[in-house]
Amino acid sequence: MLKKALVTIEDVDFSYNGETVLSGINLTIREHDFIAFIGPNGGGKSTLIRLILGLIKPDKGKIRVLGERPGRHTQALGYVPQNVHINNHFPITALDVVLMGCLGTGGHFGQSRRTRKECEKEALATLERMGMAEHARKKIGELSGGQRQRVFIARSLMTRPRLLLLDEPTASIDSKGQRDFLNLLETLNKDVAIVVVTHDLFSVSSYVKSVACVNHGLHYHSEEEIKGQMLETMYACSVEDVCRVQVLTKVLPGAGHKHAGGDDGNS
Ligand SMILES: Nc1ncnc2c1ncn2[C@@H]1O[C@H](COP(=O)(O)OP(=O)(O)OP(=O)(O)O)[C@@H](O)[C@H]1O
Repeated sequence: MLKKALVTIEDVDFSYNGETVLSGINLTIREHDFIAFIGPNGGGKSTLIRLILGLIKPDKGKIRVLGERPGRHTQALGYVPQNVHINNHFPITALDVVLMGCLGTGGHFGQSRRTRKECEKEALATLERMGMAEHARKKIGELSGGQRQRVFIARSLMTRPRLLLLDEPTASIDSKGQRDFLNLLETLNKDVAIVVVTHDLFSVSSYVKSVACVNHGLHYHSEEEIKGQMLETMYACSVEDVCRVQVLTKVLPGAGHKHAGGDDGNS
């Protein structure tokens, strides 16, 4: 049986100042999905994330988040942007950053209906879940790029989202750190659907369940295709410059011609 749809995108076009960036986009993100958005620079990956968040509106087509217009269910979506700039000298601890995720629009801790004490308990538990318990009281500027990334994800988890949107979360992490981080995401994925924007399909391919190649249009590859039949369609959407096709040939043998789509609404 198909899992519940969290986000549906139907025939969406989007342009900045009259310049088309995305065209004819169809995608359904379901509970427990773990999708990689891949594609070349400027292909429209971050724009697609912004559309899902409701930060920008499509020129044409329909987007629904839990059945409603984007922006209605802000708590259901956890978002960590591509570059989180933070002043290294700002006197704020990792725990303080995570606690910010508890702040509701109706006042301090109001929307979440949790007291500060309850929030602090949950923030500490979330940091522990992210392998960051020992760093909770450290200043955010004292943490490494990878550790900070975990703190920002912990913050986004404080609203108990159904879907996490992570824009290039592994960009500043070394390969060992990336594996640990992806293992962590795999664990989180038991409770929350995840979209991860990445240029490194090779690193994520054994973790994600499907791949959406975003290059003005969108090609969707299901779990079965990642295991064997996606190279041809990857060439079709011109991502060979960002995907290590030589390496993928070894990891993902048996490239074929099948395009995904059909009954799950993705194409
Ligand atoms: N605010 C903006 N105003 C005008 N054009 C924009 C804006 N943001 C992005 N663009 C353009 O839209 C296109 C898609 O950008 P987007 O950031 O979505 O791509 P991306 O796939 O995330 O790229 P990258 O992999 O380099 O991060 C690019 O041509 C970019 O220059």
